[in-house]
Amino acid sequence: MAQPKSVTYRWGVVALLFFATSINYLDRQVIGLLKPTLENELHWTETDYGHIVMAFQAAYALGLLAFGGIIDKLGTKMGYTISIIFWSVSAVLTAAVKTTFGFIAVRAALGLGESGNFPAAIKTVAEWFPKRERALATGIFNSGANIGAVVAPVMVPWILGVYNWQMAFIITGAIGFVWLIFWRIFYETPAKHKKISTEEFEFINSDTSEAAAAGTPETKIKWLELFGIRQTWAFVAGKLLTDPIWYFFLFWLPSYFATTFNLDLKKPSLPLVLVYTATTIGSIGGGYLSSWFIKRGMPVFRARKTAMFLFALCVLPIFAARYATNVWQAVALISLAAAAHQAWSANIFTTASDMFPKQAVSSVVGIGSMAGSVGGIFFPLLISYILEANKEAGHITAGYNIIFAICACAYLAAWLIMHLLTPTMKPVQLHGKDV
Ligand SMILES: O=C[C@H](O)[C@@H](O)[C@@H](O)[C@H](O)C(=O)O
Repeated sequence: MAQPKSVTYRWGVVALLFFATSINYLDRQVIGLLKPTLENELHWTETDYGHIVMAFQAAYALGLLAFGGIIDKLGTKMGYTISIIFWSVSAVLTAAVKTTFGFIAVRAALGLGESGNFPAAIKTVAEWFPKRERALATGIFNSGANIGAVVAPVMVPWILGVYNWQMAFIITGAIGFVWLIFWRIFYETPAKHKKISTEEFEFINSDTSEAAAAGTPETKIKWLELFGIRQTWAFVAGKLLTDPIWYFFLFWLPSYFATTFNLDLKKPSLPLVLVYTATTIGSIGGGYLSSWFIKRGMPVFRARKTAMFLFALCVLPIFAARYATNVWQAVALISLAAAAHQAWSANIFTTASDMFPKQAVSSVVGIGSMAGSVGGIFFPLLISYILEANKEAGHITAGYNIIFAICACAYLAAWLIMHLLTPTMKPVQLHGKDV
């Protein structure tokens, strides 16, 4: 079916998802930038800070498991509303906290609330886009994560200079409520949306023949039974092995550049800006590629797998970062790998709605992302072990080289496991009964 010519609402919906994801990452990053200030004012030790970070991560992981199912039950409009109110209230409340325990509690609440974002966003994309456009839509909104990560280091020092750390939490946290107004006014699922043209509605549903084969919208899915399906495990394995690498890029690159190339982190840092800008291009380009393959007639599963395989290959050169003789060579290799992660991510997220009917998408994304977050809790333990050991031996850079080697292989390993579990990413059949 041809693209509808009239006003298209679905790209407006993607813009909403993009901003929600940017705000989500902005709210996560604020605390890291305030660390030195808060250490001074509240006399935190490294361990206190470690506990606060862990509280967020653990609650985020647990929340993903719960929120996925909740969003599938309540729908995207209500699910997103609850999630963003929860996380924005928690972010704002951080300003009122005075003890380490208080920080642990509000950061855990933030993690719980924030965990609704990706399951809700991926389900929204599945509701608003036919399969051939979904990866591109996902790539666009997913790039909001990088925007949040780039805006935070600019915005937080500015607020800190003009006001104080409390205002940094209040202002960034309150942005979520502004977003919520737009969401409540403009968002509805396509079936309930009053302004959407018949042309666009038909276009969105132009691949419902596949969806119909997978079950009627009324078909109930038992959450626990998702664990008995291979496709769930394929998604879980893919996220488990690759999300931790993303968290490594987010949280360790600054100190890698500082220790290996003497980068001064107190100044705005061009290498980091370049890496995160590359991830934006990766996310959108990665989603575009598989959508392009599908438009050229490739079956959906082959398009995703081909794209994911190519992106897994693009991570391999990071292995050569050990031979980099100047910072820009390292920036080039790491940017390629980080961009490839986001390109991979736009596609792996989309495989959930390729394989599962819309009413199970949030649950599956929640389960897989939970695995990724748990990996994101344990991988840093391995990273610090490797770095400590090498630091003692006087060559911390050698430690980073080992970690880069792990990054290089993770995506190909994930691809292979996903391939073995579900070679054709066969859509899960419901046949009008529970999975
Ligand atoms: O942009 C984000 C990354 O691609 C993805 O790996 C993460 O979004 C992760 O699933 C999360 O929940 O934060």
